[in-house]
Amino acid sequence: MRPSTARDPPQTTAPKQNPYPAASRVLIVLSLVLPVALAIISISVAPQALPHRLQSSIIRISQSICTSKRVGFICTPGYRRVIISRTMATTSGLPFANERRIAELAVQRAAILTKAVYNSKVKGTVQKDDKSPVTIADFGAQSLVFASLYKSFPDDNIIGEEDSAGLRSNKELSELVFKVVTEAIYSNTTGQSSSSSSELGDINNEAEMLDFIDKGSCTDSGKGRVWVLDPIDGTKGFLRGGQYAIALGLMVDGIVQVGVLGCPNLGQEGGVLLSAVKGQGTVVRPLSSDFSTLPDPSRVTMNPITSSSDATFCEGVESGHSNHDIQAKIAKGLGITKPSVRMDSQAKYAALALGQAEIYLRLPRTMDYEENIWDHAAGALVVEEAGGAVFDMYGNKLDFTTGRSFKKNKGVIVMGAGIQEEVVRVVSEVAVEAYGTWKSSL
Ligand SMILES: Nc1ncnc2c1ncn2[C@@H]1O[C@H](COP(=O)(O)O)[C@@H](O)[C@H]1OP(=O)(O)O
Repeated sequence: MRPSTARDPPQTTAPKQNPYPAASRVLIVLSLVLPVALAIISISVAPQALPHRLQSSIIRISQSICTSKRVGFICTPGYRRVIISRTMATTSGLPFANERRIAELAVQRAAILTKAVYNSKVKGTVQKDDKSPVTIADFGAQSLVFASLYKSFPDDNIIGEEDSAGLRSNKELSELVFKVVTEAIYSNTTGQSSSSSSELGDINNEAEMLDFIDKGSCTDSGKGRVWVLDPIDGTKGFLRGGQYAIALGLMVDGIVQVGVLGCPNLGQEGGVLLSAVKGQGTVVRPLSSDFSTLPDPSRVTMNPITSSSDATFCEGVESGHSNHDIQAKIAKGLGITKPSVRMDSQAKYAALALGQAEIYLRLPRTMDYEENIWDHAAGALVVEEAGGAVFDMYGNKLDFTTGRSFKKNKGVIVMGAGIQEEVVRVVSEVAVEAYGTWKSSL
């Protein structure tokens, strides 16, 4: 062995062995960096390739950052709006984004028509076979919405409340409907006459209008893509000067995926337009009187109450449409002391989503009445996506697969998530006591 010299390096202890070999270290770094890099690339390049839930979360997070009192103060309101609409635009590849937009525009154009008739003396009211009223606005709105759906989604099926039989046997009424339809297609707040038809579909003559009205005769609600429309929900409210709604939903295999409610007499001057997509939340915007633009949206969530006794409860105005006595008994059982808010149409669903009430009760007058699916499809999704829950009076989920009306449900109850258990329990107890148990024959 060579003796050590002054030039030899000093003796040190042996260097510590790194517990991770080089290959493992590369793997660890990659496993930390890669997901982040991939997420950034996917969000900016191909958001539509992200899983549905992740896309929704991105929208939710960015919206809540922008609207949060703690963080949102760093942006001006204008900049916040830009961030929200950019996130929405970046994620416009979200499922049903196009369906939602076309449905919103179609309902908005129909609302322009219904508002014109609402403000006019001539409403062309006639009675249907079931003795309920229908007006030129019901027919006109249905034809406009169906023209829009046909233009963008020609292969989809449609269920609509009205048909054209009453118009085909009444030429004068039919001409009146075509007049308001034409005015709505050419209405424009900018003062210039321009047609809304390029994207939303045109109606060139009366015969075409009647054919569009009849496109809503589908009877099978459980298979494939089916749109569901109530062109004026709450026609009695519309005629009385109360609330009414244009309600449009899209179901896929019997599950409501898109819901849009136009409520011209709710909230602000000119009304509000609410829309929801399953798993993506509910938003509200003003109803524009310009058919081509959708004003900026804001997210809505129901009031987070945890005790039913704090709830404001709402019900229909018409005592023939739901049992006010039994509903009052339920409210008492829940400890509610405030009087009910009475309101026509699916505007009640909208009011709950907007935090104006927390419970909506609709118990039948007689057990033979079957609720029509167009009276609930859009509203139910709007409430569920705002954080609420919808059941029948026995606590069952609504089943939209049974054709044009509910065959497996009786009555409808709507509430916030925090009071769901209590409301379902009290309503079911009262329902069994008042109506007995009920089993669908299906
Ligand atoms: N006997 C009834 N029970 C429950 N709802 C009814 C009854 N008759 C009509 N309706 C529906 O009530 C809806 C209005 O609800 P509200 O009273 O909450 O404003 C109308 O669209 C109408 O449905 P439709 O016109 O589809 O037959």
